[in-house]
Amino acid sequence: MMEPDLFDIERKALSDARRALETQEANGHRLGLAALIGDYERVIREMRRLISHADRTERELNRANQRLTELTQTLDYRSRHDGLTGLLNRETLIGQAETWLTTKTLGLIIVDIDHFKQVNDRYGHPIGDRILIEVGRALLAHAPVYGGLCGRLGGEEFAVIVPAATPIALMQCATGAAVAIRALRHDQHPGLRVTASFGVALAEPGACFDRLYICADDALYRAKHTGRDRIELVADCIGAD
Ligand SMILES: Nc1nc2c(ncn2[C@@H]2O[C@H](COP(=O)(O)OP(=O)(O)OP(=O)(O)O)[C@@H](O)[C@H]2O)c(=O)[nH]1
Repeated sequence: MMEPDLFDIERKALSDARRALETQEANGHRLGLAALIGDYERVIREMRRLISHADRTERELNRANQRLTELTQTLDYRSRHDGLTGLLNRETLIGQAETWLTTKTLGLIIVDIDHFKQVNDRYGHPIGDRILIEVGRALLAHAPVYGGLCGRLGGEEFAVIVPAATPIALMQCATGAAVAIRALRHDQHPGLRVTASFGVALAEPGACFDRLYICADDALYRAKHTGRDRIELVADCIGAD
């Protein structure tokens, strides 16, 4: 036997009520029962209104939920990336470097654009920003080839981290990026030339990341002070403490 649906029950209840009304009409009680039927119909109308309101609310909640998920993803992306270049930001890159270094040999390349202040002063900040984006792209074109990640440490300073790296692979990666940076050109400023200096160092699994960073930074300092547009490699691999 089929289950009666909601409307069958309503219809039966109303026809019962109407029959009772006719019986009561004969007995002079019409008004009381008619009011009851009216109430019943109002309750049904209200139920329908509430159901459609609940459907609308559910759809709105689903939309709000979807928007919240998108916002969370956007916030998560922004918290991990540099707003200008789209590369990983300093915290994310260093966090990943520290994680890798617990179990793997890690190569670190610090890249600093040469005389970047002059680029800003001569060509303006928006062109400086353009150069930062293009240097980021040049690094991004090379780091993944060696299984590395790149990020912007801040200002005109970038870094590439390469797990399980060898000195040869690190030097190849840095050389490829240096060539790409040297080749950058700007249509409106044909005289604009960009170079960068590189400090490269390698550490054994379990070594302290801060020591690796200091060594690569020292190498960068030497590259800057021996003429710029150069790559300086720290010869010894930094050992675990
Ligand atoms: N356009 C632009 N400039 C920036 C940004 N962040 C930092 N800078 C500029 O980068 C320049 C860095 O200058 P310095 O630290 O003197 O270094 P440099 O001129 O590159 O000189 P060397 O590193 O010694 O070769 C400063 O002029 C900063 O204003 C940025 O997001 N956009």
